[in-house]
Amino acid sequence: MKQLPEKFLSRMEAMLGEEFPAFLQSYDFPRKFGLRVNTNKISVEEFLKISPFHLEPIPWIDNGFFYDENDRPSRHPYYFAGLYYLQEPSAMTPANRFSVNPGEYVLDLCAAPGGKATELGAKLQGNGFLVANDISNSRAKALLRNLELFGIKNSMVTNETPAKLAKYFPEFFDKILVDAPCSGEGMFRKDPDVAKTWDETRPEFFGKLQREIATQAISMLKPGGELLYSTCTFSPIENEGLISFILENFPEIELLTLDDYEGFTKGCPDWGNKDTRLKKCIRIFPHHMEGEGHFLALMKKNGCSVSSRITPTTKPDKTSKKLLDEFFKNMSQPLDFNRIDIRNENVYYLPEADTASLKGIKFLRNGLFLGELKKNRFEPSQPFAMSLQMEDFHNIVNLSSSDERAMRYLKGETLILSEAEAPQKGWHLVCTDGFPLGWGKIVGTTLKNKYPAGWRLHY
Ligand SMILES: C[S@@+](CC[C@H](N)C(=O)[O-])C[C@H]1O[C@@H](n2cnc3c(N)ncnc32)[C@H](O)[C@@H]1O
Repeated sequence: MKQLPEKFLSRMEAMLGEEFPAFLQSYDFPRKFGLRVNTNKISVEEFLKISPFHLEPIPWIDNGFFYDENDRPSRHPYYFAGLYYLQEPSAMTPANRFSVNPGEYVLDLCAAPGGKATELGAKLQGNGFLVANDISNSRAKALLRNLELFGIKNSMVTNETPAKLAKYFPEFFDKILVDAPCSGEGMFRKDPDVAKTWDETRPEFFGKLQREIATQAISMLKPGGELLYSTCTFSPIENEGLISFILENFPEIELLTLDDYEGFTKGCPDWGNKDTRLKKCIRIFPHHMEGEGHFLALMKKNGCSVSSRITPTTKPDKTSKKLLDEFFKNMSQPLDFNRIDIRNENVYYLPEADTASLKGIKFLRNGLFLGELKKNRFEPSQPFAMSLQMEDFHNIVNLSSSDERAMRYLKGETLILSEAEAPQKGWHLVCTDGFPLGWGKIVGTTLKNKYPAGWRLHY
């Protein structure tokens, strides 16, 4: 059995009573690996037709599958086409159970590295606005990369404290996910190092932090909006205790019922302030289902909804417009020039939301980075390629995922094409089995590789 902190075990024994032996035994079972299909790019049915992996449905997640670790899906071209995210199965639950609809304004307040933000973004299907925030700059960079890989274009990645964000977004969002920093007790099996750094003061420390974060989140939620709070820990103070704090201090907040699954366990009122409404929370225990420990609570802010909608942004000048037109004539869908924003030669496609008043906020990205204006030309970006469907661009090089050139492209190599594959010169969208991987430029029958250095494979 894995080495687990004694004080953690004695508290769990007191919490679980006769279930404790089964809970302990679950640490002898291997962890499960999960793959979640990016429905922003492909339907589950279509993905299953082309998937080369051994997959088994995760029964409580409609687009989630257990995979066999030996299949190594992180090394397949489809991973680089952003067709899926690899995520521990329980960790898929909060974004899965959160009803997010196209057109809504959504905040993921503690979002890095993006396991849940990628799913929330996929649910928006290109309509609405996702703000994905993390307080850590290095983690926010990983978050940006994952959202780019997923092709989420209507998003903003910020690197702020919740208090600062709250100043900019009062009662702004329809949906807010707080996947809170926590003592991580649910991750001891998946990641034994978390157990090594745990001590009994951690739940108290995180409980205080979570109360601050939740308070700011509630202030950013529109009346009528919904808040989903989740952790990957078992400690009462960070779960039912935190929800008790919210119910006691924010009378406008109501607890809602989450879509059930037979393996879920109801929240326990005795682990909070004894309010029976706490039964609406969900606990995931590893001895009841094939996933690590988690906690979820869905809440609604009562009151009337106010609108906070769109205003136009700055427009490109004549020269830039000409260069952009030159490139975008190869797109099947015209761009909305009202949403183009140019900063220091960098061209962005802004989300359909009023972000004009956000001066002073620290963000890594606002909207989709389309590319750079160079002297006499426009160079498209990698995130732009990832946001496209193959049909969106006229000039295509489509390589089979079993063609060794697909992996060579991902390593940054120049490729030689047949004449039939290279009827046109210039910018081409390089795809694998119809899914964009990045850009290349054809000269004769040579494909110059434009896959960015920082994205390339090194094995
Ligand atoms: C549980 S992790 C989030 C995981 C992420 N939602 C996912 O699914 O990939 C919690 C995150 O909260 C961030 N964090 C820590 N303190 C914070 C604070 N005071 N405000 C906002 N975020 C914070 C951490 O940097 C960390 O990335």
